[in-house]
Amino acid sequence: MADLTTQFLELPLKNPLMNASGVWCSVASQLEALAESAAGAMVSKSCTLQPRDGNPEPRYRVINGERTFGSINSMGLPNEGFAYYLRYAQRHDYEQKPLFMSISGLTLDDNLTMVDSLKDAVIPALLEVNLSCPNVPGKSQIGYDFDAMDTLLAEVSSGYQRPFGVKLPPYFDMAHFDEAAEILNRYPLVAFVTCINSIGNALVIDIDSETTLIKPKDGFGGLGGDYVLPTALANVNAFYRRCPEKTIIGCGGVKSGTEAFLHLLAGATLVQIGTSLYEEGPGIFPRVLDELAAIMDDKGYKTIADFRGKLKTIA
Ligand SMILES: O=C1NC(=O)NC(C(=O)O)N1
Repeated sequence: MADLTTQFLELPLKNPLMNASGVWCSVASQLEALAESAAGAMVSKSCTLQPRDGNPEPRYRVINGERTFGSINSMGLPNEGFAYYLRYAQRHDYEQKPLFMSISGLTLDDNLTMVDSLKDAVIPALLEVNLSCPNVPGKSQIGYDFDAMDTLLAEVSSGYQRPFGVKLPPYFDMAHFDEAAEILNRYPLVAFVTCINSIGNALVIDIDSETTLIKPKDGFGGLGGDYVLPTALANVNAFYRRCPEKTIIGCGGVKSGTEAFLHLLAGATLVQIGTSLYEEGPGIFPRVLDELAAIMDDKGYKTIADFRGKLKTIA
């Protein structure tokens, strides 16, 4: 039987699966359900310094044809505010599983204020700085502004003085992979990179009503699910190749053991589940783990180390 245990920054984990930030992690009851679930780790909703209502509804929709192809969302960072998630992080049982805390400050100062408070809290929560929310009207994604990303990483590194990670938007150009990786590699405290956030500003239209599916931003929102898997795998592998000192967390298009296996093969150490977790709930974790173990058994892999990052290319 395949061994699904793994490590993340020397932390032992029961398995490589976790939620994607924003899904099943906005309030304490959801966080407690994740803590009790079969997930190997978990992350809280990207928070802002103050609580936010987020964008008007409808702001999340699955995209269905003869089956569900994915999701579109423009939540707009609805969250209970940093202090709420810090309080949860202070009572989390870290022996049960690692907890990541995601922050997405509306300004550099807000990010630095949250980073300082998290540092002063002296808890083993892992910091994931979200550089890629596409849904706050009027705010562009820091991950697409390389100067702003450089400045933020410099400021967080000097303020936090401990290993942390970043949640990146998808990139679609080799020069952008190169430039983003070159910036990340200047910051040794950036210990992990989570690829990808949703593919921003897609537009899904209902043909019967001739109307957008979601309300905010004239229907423009972040795409998740099957649609984003090839882009997610490309970003995982691009940063795996370019940032050998850093750990990659894969996110995007995971709905079964197959996609989890592909993310690991492409170089991910952990694998996050978003859209499918939103639709299926935390019961997805044991299902995907069983499917992953079956694939490993079929292929004769005993541990994740036997195949992780060993994607073959055609000579
Ligand atoms: O970073 C984010 N990515 C998304 O796709 N949606 C959420 C949000 O809108 O809050 N944030």
